Amino acid sequence: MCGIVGVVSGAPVNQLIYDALLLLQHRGQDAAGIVTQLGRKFFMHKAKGMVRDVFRTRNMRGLPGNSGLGQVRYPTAGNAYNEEEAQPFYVNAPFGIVLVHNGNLTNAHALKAELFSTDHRHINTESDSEVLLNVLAHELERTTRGVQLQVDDVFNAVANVHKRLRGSYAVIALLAGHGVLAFRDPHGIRPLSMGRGADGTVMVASETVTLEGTGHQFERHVAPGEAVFIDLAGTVHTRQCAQDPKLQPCIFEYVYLARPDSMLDGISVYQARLNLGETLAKRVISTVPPNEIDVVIPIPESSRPSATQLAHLLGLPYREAFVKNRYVGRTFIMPGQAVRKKSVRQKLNAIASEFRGRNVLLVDDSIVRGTTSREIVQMARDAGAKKVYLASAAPPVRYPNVYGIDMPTASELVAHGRTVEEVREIIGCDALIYQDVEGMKRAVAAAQGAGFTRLDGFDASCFDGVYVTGDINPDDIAKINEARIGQEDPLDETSGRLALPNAQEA
Ligand SMILES: O=P(O)(O)OC[C@H]1O[C@H](OP(=O)(O)OP(=O)(O)O)[C@H](O)[C@@H]1O
Ligand SMILES: NC(=O)CC[C@H](N)C(=O)O
Ligand SMILES: [Mg+2]
Repeated sequence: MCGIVGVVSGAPVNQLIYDALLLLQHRGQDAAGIVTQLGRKFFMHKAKGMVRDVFRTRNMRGLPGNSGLGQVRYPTAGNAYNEEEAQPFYVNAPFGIVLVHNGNLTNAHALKAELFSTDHRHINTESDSEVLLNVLAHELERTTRGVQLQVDDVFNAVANVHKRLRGSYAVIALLAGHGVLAFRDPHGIRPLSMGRGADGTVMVASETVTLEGTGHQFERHVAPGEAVFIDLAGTVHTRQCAQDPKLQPCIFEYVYLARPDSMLDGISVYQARLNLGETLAKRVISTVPPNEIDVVIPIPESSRPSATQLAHLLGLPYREAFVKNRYVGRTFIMPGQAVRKKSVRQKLNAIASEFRGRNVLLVDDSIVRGTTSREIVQMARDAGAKKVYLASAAPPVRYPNVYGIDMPTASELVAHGRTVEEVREIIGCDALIYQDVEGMKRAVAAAQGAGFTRLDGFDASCFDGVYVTGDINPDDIAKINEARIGQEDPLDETSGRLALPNAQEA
């Protein structure tokens, strides 16, 4: 998952896109980029790092114009340390296109070969998003009939793009001199919503928090398979471009990825997390009698809503006994296991008095590699806890994710091929309680609210091994894994310097 935003306005958009990217920072910490358009000319600045580090005043001054787009990147193809894989990507023909992408193509490998041999296009990075841009460019070239681009040409091109791409993609592209195009894969795996400002500015963004936080009124979610074209006058054109669209959004967005104050496809992330806490509470009762638990402690940040609800239902005190260093980013989306492991200790510290002599129930939203839980259980013991129980608001993560979450290999997942008891032993807690898959799906689906129109199910592949695009085989997973090259930064490994994504270059 990455964060993407696109804007058409009657006023300069550089600051607006910057502000939007700050509100999407939790979706990607490794690189950030903005493109604006003045006349037919694009202005781009992109680099590795967090939004605040990438954009200095001088960079902002170099981004004029009333339309543009931006992205924060969490790599799932290629490598976090490659500056040239930062987005947006650019091609000069037809018209001039820049593109940002959230998701992951599962047939990038085959498409790359096809682009070279059939379409005679050159791909210069390992990023699947560059492949996607070139497929779109090729299809736009084919569908544009006259000298001038028509809206129908754009939609016909997207319909062809859907036929060629596999995997997940929420996309925003800027077509030079024409407008902003946004579309979503036919399963709607990654989120995309749109809204409007009082001045007529139209914004498309990964999460509704971005719209709200920049003063835009949420209008609706982009439907799976749908394309939206906003011309430079701000008129919105839409068309369903997929043949059999189904809404099966990634359930991990609700569990961990998205901000709790966002609505994704009309489902409240916050309410989903409360509901997950509620169903988890029932499972806790059947494993550990509540009178054997003295206190419920969340593992900040993402587990808080689930943990509060769970504590409330069990009638137990809720204590924020792990303090989070707010200057350390999210651990899970950092590239490389060594960096992740080190940053758990840098990020969280225990208040010993809340642990000493007590039986504690720690609650996390999910256990993926087990990096956080192993450290945190040990920290609770070091702080003097008598018994340490651990509950996860999500079921065991047992299968690789191929749709834009960086866990392409089964072997790195602590629960892959292991029983709950075996995982408990590895993590070192006295009891381990997991959510079950059906309970999770019901809890999230029950959080429907404003903007909800339909739901055909969820992509819960990392929990149940069912891939909604239906075409994932071990060979694809191996290729996606190969594409995810060089995750560890050797410099950080040997130097031992603080390897936070926003660490300044020496
Ligand atoms: O089992 P693991 O591989 O450690 O992954 C799971 C952990 O990673 C995430 O936290 P993260 O620190 O990324 O973000 P948060 O502050 O939003 O909870 C998630 O909330 C879990 O705590
Ligand atoms: N997480 C994502 O959405 C990643 C986008 C794209 N696959 C990349 O690696 O840059
Ligand atoms: Mg966490």
